[in-house]
Amino acid sequence: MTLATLESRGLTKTYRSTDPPTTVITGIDLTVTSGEYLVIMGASGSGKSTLLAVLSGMDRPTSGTVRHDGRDLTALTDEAMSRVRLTRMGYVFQQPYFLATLTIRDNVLLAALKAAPREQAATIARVDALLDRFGIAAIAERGITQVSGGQLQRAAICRALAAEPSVLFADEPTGALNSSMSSEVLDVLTQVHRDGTTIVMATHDTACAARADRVVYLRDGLLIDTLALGRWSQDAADDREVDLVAWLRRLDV
Ligand SMILES: Nc1ncnc2c1ncn2[C@@H]1O[C@H](COP(=O)(O)OP(=O)(O)OP(=O)(O)O)[C@@H](O)[C@H]1O
Repeated sequence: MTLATLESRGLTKTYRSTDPPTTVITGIDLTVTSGEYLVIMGASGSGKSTLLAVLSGMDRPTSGTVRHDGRDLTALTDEAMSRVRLTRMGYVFQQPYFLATLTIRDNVLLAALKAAPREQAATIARVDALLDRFGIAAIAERGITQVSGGQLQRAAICRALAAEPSVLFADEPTGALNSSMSSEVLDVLTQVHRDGTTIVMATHDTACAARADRVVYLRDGLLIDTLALGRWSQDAADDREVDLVAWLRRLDV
């Protein structure tokens, strides 16, 4: 049996701060299975970031439910939700939002130690292993202005993984990178996925989306279609991207 890590039913988000209120996502039913790599695509403003925020517990839906490992996130108190975010979810954004006064390593450690304050030695060992695995151990004692954008984003992925989350959420993780740094970061995410982490990512980038097991398309807040790509292999990279672009064309994107 394949385990559902995330399951949303009837997920709707309306921002009431606008006049009239803006309904951004409508009735989203989505199941993400354990170990899956899911990408959400859609035009700018279609609701990708909003969907990611609501699925990951960063924001609450106006209606509908999100279950994470069987637990209804929408029923949790704010405090319980923060704990789930800190210990069970990892986040990678377009910009890494690191503290300028700390080294790369200390930035990564900070979040991990907050998640598991009583397991200091194990956390430090895990963070050092992650920095090593993703090729940034040698620059880990540098400040954040002394490394490349690709290295910084790899550090952000280490930070997101340091508490061993069950799901890694990524919102345009390569959006601020040139193409060689972007493929560096995509290679890291592919390794993370192979290690067994579930990934849910929003992106415009077809090279990025071609790495996923499955791509869903959001139009005006509605999930309108799904493309199953299966497991990534470098040999099939070009064919996968061709299939993806053909699918997007059929959707009239
Ligand atoms: N806090 C908010 N209050 C009101 N409207 C909002 C708020 N946040 C987002 N929106 C609106 O919701 C819609 C969807 O935004 P969202 O950022 O989810 O889209 P997106 O698909 O991620 O866009 P992009 O690809 O440009 O990042 C947009 O029209 C946006 O203006």
